[in-house]
Amino acid sequence: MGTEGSFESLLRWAADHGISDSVDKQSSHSCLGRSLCVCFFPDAGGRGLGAVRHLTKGELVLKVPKSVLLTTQSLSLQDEKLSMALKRYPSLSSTQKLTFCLLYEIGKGSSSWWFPYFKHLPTTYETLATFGEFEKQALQVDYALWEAEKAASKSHTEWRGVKGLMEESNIKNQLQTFKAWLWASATISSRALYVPWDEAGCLCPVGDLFNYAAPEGESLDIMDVSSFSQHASLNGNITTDGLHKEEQDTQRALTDGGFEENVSAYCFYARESYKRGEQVLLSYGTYSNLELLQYYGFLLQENPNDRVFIPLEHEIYSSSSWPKESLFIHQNGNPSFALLSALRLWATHPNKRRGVGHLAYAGSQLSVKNEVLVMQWLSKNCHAVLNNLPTSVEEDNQLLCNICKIQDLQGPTELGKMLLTVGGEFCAFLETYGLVNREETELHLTGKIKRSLERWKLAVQWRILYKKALVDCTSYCTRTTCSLSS
Ligand SMILES: C[S@@+](CC[C@H](N)C(=O)[O-])C[C@H]1O[C@@H](n2cnc3c(N)ncnc32)[C@H](O)[C@@H]1O
Repeated sequence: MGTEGSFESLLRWAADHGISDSVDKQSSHSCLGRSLCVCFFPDAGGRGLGAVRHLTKGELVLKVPKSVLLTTQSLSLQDEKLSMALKRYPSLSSTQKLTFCLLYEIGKGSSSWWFPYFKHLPTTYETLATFGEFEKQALQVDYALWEAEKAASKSHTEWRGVKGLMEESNIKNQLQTFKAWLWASATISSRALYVPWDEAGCLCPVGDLFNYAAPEGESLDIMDVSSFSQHASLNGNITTDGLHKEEQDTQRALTDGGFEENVSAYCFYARESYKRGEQVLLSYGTYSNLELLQYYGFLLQENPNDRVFIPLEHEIYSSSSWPKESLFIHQNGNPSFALLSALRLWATHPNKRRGVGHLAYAGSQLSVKNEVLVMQWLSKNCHAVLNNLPTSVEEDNQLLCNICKIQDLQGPTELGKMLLTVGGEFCAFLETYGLVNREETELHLTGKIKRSLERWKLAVQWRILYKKALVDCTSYCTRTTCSLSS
């Protein structure tokens, strides 16, 4: 069941340094085997951790001592030169520091204490910041494109801010490039865990092999904590600045692991009971699909916390006090609590809004006429958005199917045949990657093209889910209107 063979050196190193999946004393050849093992789950995150026996909900399944956590602090304590260099750049953000520290430490090669851990880090990522122009455009929806632009330009600005420090520290030229920076920031973004002493979090060997499951239970809707917080790290959208006490408690309840001062270790607990062989998952926090793409480079076909947005007129925002981020449509097509409430108020005459405000904010319908107006407006606008997008859900599904087929192709002959049959957006892709008018012998998918196909696929999957939510929202509106008129 496990794929531990290639991990042997990492798991031995981890055991030697006190990482353990058991409360009993562990044999020294592996830190796993009593509760967990490394496995491959093709449909849910690839490499991950599986249960080697029945695990009971709430049970401690992995413990990683503080001494093994890679943080800016732990690296600086080991390396006086690094510590002095960082002091000369006090204005860098904690994430810039940790990203730099990771590259600096990797530059030490096999003499780094963390070398056995580094060897198993992914070589590429699919986070939004890594999307090229073609893949960004494939998202089609303005605000998603905007997020992708922002992510890339933020990475660029952060990299420029660290250039001086990189040059002074004499790290290898190839580790000073933007490409290396993107890799390191995606490593931090997708793998760092929250620690209370550093906003950037920590890298946690073995603990970062848990794949993600969205927090179960009701989607928090109005109290959706992720819209109040910034991404800081895995296992909790942890920047809690500005959160009220209740919101912080809600956040904590969403997590199933954390750093524990009393044992000075990162402890992970089973979020539910697992049968032997099942994948043990961790909730990193509450994320929409666009956020999952942005920080982690994947999305969920079924995400109870997904939120899709449509353009709203200024008057809709101004007629209520709901924050913009709360006015969204759920993945199942239902408008959010706040969106319904805001639309009900907006559809009320301005002179009458004060009088019915308490009802609207409590989530009540204001009148049949008002509700019908709201449904008509919502349905009309979902249709308008869908009609303005360049392709339909059906076309996107066909495209996705073709991308998957191309990803599965074996040789240039098959690829040549396939390329003759596909059209539309594929032509643009082929042109972007210079695959047009090639001799068959030259037709092969390079690593770069394969990575682009993967990102393109994610963009198409994202826009399909976006469009499906709007289609379902129009059905919701029709159903509601019908039930009101009957
Ligand atoms: C903390 S790592 C988890 C271990 C990772 N699979 C590995 O091989 O190292 C987080 C990354 O795993 C992948 N991942 C985690 N959960 C996933 C899921 N439910 N579906 C798809 N990919 C997932 C994403 O690439 C994400 O950035």
